[in-house]
Amino acid sequence: MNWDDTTDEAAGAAERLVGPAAERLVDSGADGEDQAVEAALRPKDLGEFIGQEKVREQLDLVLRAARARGATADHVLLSGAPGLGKTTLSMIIAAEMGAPIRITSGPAIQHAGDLAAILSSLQEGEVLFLDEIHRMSRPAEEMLYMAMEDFRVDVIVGKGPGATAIPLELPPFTLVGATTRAGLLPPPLRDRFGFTAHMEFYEPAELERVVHRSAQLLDVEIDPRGAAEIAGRSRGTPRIANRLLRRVRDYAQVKADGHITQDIAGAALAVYEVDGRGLDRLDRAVLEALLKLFGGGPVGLSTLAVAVGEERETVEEVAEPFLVREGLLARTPRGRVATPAAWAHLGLVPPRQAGGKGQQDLFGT
Ligand SMILES: Nc1ncnc2c1ncn2[C@@H]1O[C@H](COP(=O)(O)OP(=O)(O)OP(=O)(O)O)[C@@H](O)[C@H]1O
Repeated sequence: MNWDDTTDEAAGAAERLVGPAAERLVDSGADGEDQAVEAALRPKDLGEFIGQEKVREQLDLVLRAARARGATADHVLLSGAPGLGKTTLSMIIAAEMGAPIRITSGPAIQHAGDLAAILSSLQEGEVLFLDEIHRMSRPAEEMLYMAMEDFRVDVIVGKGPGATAIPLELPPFTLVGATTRAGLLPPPLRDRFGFTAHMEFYEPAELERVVHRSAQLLDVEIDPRGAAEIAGRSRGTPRIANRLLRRVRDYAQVKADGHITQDIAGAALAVYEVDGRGLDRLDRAVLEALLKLFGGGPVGLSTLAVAVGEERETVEEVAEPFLVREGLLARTPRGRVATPAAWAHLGLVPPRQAGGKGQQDLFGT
């Protein structure tokens, strides 16, 4: 049975969301506290950067070869979810090239003139980090094509028939573009990057190393099981691992002697309602509604959102991507459906399917 006929498409990025989603401990975007602490926790060179082996190996070759030629490195496009280390890598690229870095973002460049001002003030070899490059305005994007390829821009002076294009030579520079959605980049822009890397979510063992490294920098004592406990709840994302570590550190200081063990980490994260698999209150509310109110689905997105008292966009863009990635929820043409793993995770038993098309058909169980 279909509970409503809402069809849906995961559209729009979580970064646009305000309200509860932005305040979650397991949100992968950076909050004010993160920004302050992240500077201290960022790896400074490729050797310190944990995980992403292929990306590191390839980038190392690109940078070494450019250095050996005495040339500016090729333009680099980094794609991947928030908090996986794109900004960190761009800073490493600049450091490895011994070059300064300028940081800006797509939404900050609304007019071609904004971009022309930045480009014309770059020094030779400088790295320009353009975050959320998919959100740049169209005229700026077109100016960027020429700047990337020919190190030149045409500055338009005047309006209408009297307008003239004045060519402006630029020093060679390296553009590092970052995007959460490589598929949204127009092919002419994508094609102008000499090196493109997709950043994957991190394995638990890699996140353990992130936690140990950050704990050392923050002067926090942690044992291996404590680090594993935090890593396992960090949703494959170093930023979340670092944030959970800080909250567990608080708990360890207040409730114990400051040393983080597995029990302390588990108890601290229970206080913050982050469960053993990294699901928080919102994720579990969505799953619980799906299982307990709708028998595991299929149920339409709007109905599910009303049931948990959240906006449709919050459920779709904030909770669902992780639930889908974890194999707990499936988006089917007939609506949202819980997987057998979802029943197991919440310790519930799926109802017997009474003939017809039920979950057994959808999952072959
Ligand atoms: N490979 C890594 N090794 C160690 N720490 C890392 C790694 N990647 C990311 N981090 C840590 O995670 C934090 C977030 O990384 P960063 O800001 O580079 O992510 P991002 O992908 O640029 O996120 P956004 O898309 O939101 O800008 C940084 O403080 C950094 O310390």
